[in-house]
Parts: sequence; C-alpha cells; structure tokens
Amino acid sequence: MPDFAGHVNNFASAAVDLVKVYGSGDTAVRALDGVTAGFPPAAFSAIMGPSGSGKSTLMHCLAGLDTATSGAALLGGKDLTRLSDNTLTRVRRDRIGFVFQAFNLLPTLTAEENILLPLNLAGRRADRAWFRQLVQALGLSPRLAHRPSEMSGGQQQRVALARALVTRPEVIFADEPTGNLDSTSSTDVLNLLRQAVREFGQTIVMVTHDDRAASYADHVVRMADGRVVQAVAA
Ligand SMILES: Nc1ncnc2c1ncn2[C@@H]1O[C@H](COP(=O)(O)OP(=O)(O)OP(=O)(O)O)[C@@H](O)[C@H]1O
Repeated sequence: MPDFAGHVNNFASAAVDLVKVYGSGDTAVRALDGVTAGFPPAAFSAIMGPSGSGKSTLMHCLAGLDTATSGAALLGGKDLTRLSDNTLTRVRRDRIGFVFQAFNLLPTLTAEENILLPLNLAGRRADRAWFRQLVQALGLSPRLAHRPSEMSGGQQQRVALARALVTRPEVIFADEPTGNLDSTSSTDVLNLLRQAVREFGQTIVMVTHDDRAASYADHVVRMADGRVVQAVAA
C-alpha cells in the first residue's frame, strides 16, 4: 500500500507490517507474515480467507487479545503492542467491543444484565436512552428478563451485539458472528451489524470465511498464508 504510514491515523484500526510467529525452531508457525491493512471509521469491514490464513490471529492482535512478534497494531493511531498489560486491559474494556461465534453470554444473567455488564464492570452508568434505543433496534424489548438458555441463537447473538454496542466502543471486533446461526438468523445479525454502522456510525471489523457474510461489508481484506492478498471496497 503506497504511503500507508502517512495515513494510519485515518483508520480506526490498522496493522503495520504485523508479524506473529507461534512456537519456535522447526515447529514455528508464521501466522502473520507482515500484514499491513487499515479499517476505516464508521464502516463495516470484513477479514476474509481460508482456514488457517491468519484471520483470527490478525483480529486478536488488533484487539489487544494477543501480542505480536513485531510490527504495530494501532487503535485510533495508538500502538497497542507498546502498552502494559494493565493499560491494555483498560483499552479492551473501555474502547473495544467484542462479538464471538459462541455468543459468550453469562448464563446466570438475564439479557438486560448481560447487556449492561461491560458498563457495570467499568463502573460506568448506563445511558438509559441509548440502552432503550439499542434494545428496540435489535428487537430485544420482549426478551430483557430472559436468560440465555431461554433464547434462540439469533436472539443470544443480538444480546451479544447490544452488549458490544452499549459502551459505544471505537471498534467492535466480531469473530465469525454468524458461525453458529441458521441462515435466517445470520441474515438478521448481518443486517443489524450494517444498521449499527449506518445509523450509529459504529466501526465494525468482522472475521469470516463466508463470502455471503463478507458481502454485507463495505471493505474486504482477503488473507492467505498470513498475508493480505487483496483489500477492496465492496
Ligand atoms: N496458539 C497457537 N499456537 C500455534 N499455532 C497457532 C496458534 N493459533 C493459531 N496458530 C496457527 O496460525 C495459523 C493461523 O491461524 P488462525 O487461527 O489465525 O487462522 P484463521 O484464518 O482464523 O483460521 P480459521 O478460519 O480456521 O479460524 C494457523 O496455521 C494456525 O494453526
């Protein structure tokens, strides 16, 4: 990418020559082999590629969930690879939202309690108007008192999305968010991700191996063998 370094601050999230090696010696795996890619603000981006191409590793480094071997993982222009563990924990809690394939809701909490959990953990007050707007947009009003076991997969993923959106994070990282859903629920969740970008200006970076899921994104970064092979606006 020409003159990428001069533009990294324009991206909500960016990788600059990011390298991640797992293990050492003969068994070393170069999961990221010099990845440079930028994810624009208020846009829906997808990281695509076959199994083992490094998608999850890239997302984990960009989200401060994993450390890189070299290179930079920038959030709002700040290099996460240079932060202490404590600072990184705060950055993840305060500035990043997560949506996972397995929903990762707490089974003993109701939908409402799950959604509000990140705010409670951070000791922040809920903006009740924003909470109500989200719950309504995600069609969760009748489900707020339900526990995850009392909800469908699609409903659980909508709760997880509300939980990610409620803090208004700089970036939401979604790792195969439709991987456990049937096609109707997948379509719902993908439309809601797009809606969050269009209506709330949310920045979303989604990892997927599914072409149909990626077709909902504004930008697609394609990976193969730990490298970016194509970056296009959809
Ligand atoms: N903790 C680890 N230890 C060793 N190797 C790992 C580890 N995590 C990932 N790898 C290797 O790094 C490479 C990239 O893995 P990664 O999970 O990022 O790929 P992916 O594109 O997300 O794959 P999938 O779509 O199957 O989840 C693979 O060769 C994988 O085996």
